[in-house]
Amino acid sequence: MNIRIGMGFDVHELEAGRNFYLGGIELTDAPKGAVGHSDADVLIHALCDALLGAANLRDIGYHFSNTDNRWKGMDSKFFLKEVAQLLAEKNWLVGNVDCTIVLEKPKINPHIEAMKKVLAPLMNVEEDAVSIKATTNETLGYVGREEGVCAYAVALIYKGSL
Ligand SMILES: Nc1ccn([C@@H]2O[C@H](COP(=O)(O)O)[C@@H](O)[C@H]2O)c(=O)n1
Ligand SMILES: C[C@@]1(CO)OP(=O)(O)OP(=O)(O)OC[C@H]1O
Repeated sequence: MNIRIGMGFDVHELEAGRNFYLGGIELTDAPKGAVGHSDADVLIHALCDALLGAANLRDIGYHFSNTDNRWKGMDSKFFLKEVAQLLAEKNWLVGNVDCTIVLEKPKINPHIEAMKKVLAPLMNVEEDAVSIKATTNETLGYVGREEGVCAYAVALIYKGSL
């Protein structure tokens, strides 16, 4: 049996007057949105790095450079689908992923089911294999000051059967 794990982490700055894309959906109840070269979906970026790390395939910026105009404003769901394809080419299947978003506002709990519905098919897994959690940073640091959002992800991948 061939099983690997990987971890991912990403941070994006928050700015008023921007749309906030997170976990493959738009949060329309957010006071600020994330800034990046792409749509700045910090959860998907952390997930991509967890999956790539598990397969020892470098990281998201290695495959999709933030200086490449092709990815400017890109919907990050594209990156996750491509990452899943890179893994599939090496016969890796996704077992499960677990993520934590660190964000003061808005509350993420009401959005989690919608995120899982969007993300699971991009990784060719059931929704039950996608866990998403959230915590505030208790008003401390850049997240606490609502200057940024970050996300952590871990992924288990396997070849053959589990
Ligand atoms: N952006 C967030 C942050 C937190 N939650 C939920 O609230 C719970 C309490 O958060 P604390 O940071 O005070 O521990 C947390 O466990 C989440 O269930 C959220 O939905 N969205
Ligand atoms: C996604 C990419 C590429 O558009 O850019 P950003 O949206 O800036 O995101 P980040 O997580 O900083 O880096 C990864 C980049 O490859």
